[in-house]
Amino acid sequence: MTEGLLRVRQALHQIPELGFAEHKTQAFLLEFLAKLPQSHMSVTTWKPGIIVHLKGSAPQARVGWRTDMDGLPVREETGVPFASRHDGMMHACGHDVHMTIALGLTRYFAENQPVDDMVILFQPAEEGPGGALPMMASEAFEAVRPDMIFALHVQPELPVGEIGIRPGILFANTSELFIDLIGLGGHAAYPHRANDMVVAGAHFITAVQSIVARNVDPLDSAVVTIGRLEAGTKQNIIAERSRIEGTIRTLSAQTMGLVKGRIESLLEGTAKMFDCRYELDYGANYHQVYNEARLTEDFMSFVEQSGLATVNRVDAAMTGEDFGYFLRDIPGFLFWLGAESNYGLHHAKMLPGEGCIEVALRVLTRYFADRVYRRALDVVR
Ligand SMILES: CC(=O)N[C@@H](CCC[C@H](N)C(=O)O)C(=O)O
Repeated sequence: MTEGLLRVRQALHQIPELGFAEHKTQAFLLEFLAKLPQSHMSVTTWKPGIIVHLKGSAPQARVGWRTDMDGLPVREETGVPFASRHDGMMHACGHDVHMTIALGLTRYFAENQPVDDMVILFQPAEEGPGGALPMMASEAFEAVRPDMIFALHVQPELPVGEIGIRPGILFANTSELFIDLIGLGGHAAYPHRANDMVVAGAHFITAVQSIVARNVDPLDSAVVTIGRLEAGTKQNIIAERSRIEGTIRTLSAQTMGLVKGRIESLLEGTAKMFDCRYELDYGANYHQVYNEARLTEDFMSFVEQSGLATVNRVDAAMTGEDFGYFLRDIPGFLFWLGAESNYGLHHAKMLPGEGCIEVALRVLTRYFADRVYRRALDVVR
C-alpha cells in the first residue's frame, strides 16, 4: 500500500513552494497521476491545484478528500539528506506528507474502483492567502462537488498510530493581521524633530498583550500572536515606519469581532499618543474547522473497532485551516494524524515520523472501501 511512497514524500519535501506558486509540485503530482490506471479516473487542473475524479461502479454518494500543497518561508534545519532544495522554504507544516497520503489514496482507488464516486482535491495556498474559497467557487470544483468531505493534518505532538479528533470545533477562526505605523524619520540625535515608529510599535505590541488577558472572557479562548516586526534602516536613524504582522485566533466569530475591535481602538490610541497614522489590513480570514458530529463519531468508532489506529478525543486547537470553508458548506471532518516529532509545526526542525503515512492509508482505504460514511447519510443529506 505504501510502496514507493516514502520516496515520493522525500521528493516532495525537497521542492516546497509558497501559496499559489506550487508549480513544480503540481508537475510532480501530475506525473505520478499519469502513471496510474486511467479507466475510471479523470484529472483536471485548477491554478497550481489538481482535482481528481474517480468514478464509482454504482455510486450513491460522492465523497471528497482534500490535501493542501504549500510550504512555508522557513529555512530548514532538519539536516536530513532529502532536505529542501528551495532556499528559505520548507514543508514545515507536513503538507508533503498530506500530499503523499492523497496520492496513495488516489492510487489505491485508481487500482480498485470505488463503489461511490470519489474526488481528491490537491488545494494550493493553505498557509495563505487561502486556496479553499477560490477552489470551491471554481467551475472545476462545482462539476464534481462532493456530498461529504474529509481531510487530515499531521500532529507532531501525537505518536504515530494515534488519531486525534473531536466532533464540533477542532480548529479556530483565524485572521491575519498586517499593520503599518507611519511617523516621521530623522537623525538619532534629534528625537524631538522626528516621530519614532520603533517606540510607537513597541508600545502597541505591548498594549495588544492585554486584549486576551483583560478583554476576552477567561472561559473563552483567543490568541493574538505578532510573528513579524520590521522597522528602521540603521541604528542611528529614527524609523519612519514600523511593520507589524501577526494572526488572531478565536473559537467564535463573536470573539473575533471583539478582538478586532480592541486592536482598532489600540491603534487609534497609538496614533493619538505618537501623533502618527496607521494602515490596517486583516489579510486572509479562515472559518473554523467544525467536524460534523455523526460522521465524526462514526469514524471514531470505526477506527477504534478496526484496531488500525488508536483514537484520542482531543481538545480544540488554536491552529487554523482553510479546510474550515469546505466544512462550513459540506459535512465532513478533519483529524490530527499522529506524526511524533521533537519539534512542532512551523519549526525549522519539524520532521514527521514517516510511519504515519502507512497508518493513514490503512485507515482511509478501509474507511472509504467499506463506505463507513454511509451510516450517516440520512443525517448529512
Ligand atoms: C495547521 C496550520 O498551522 N495552519 C496555519 C493556517 C494559517 C492561516 C493564516 N495564514 C494565519 O496566519 O492566520 C496556522 O497558522 O494555524
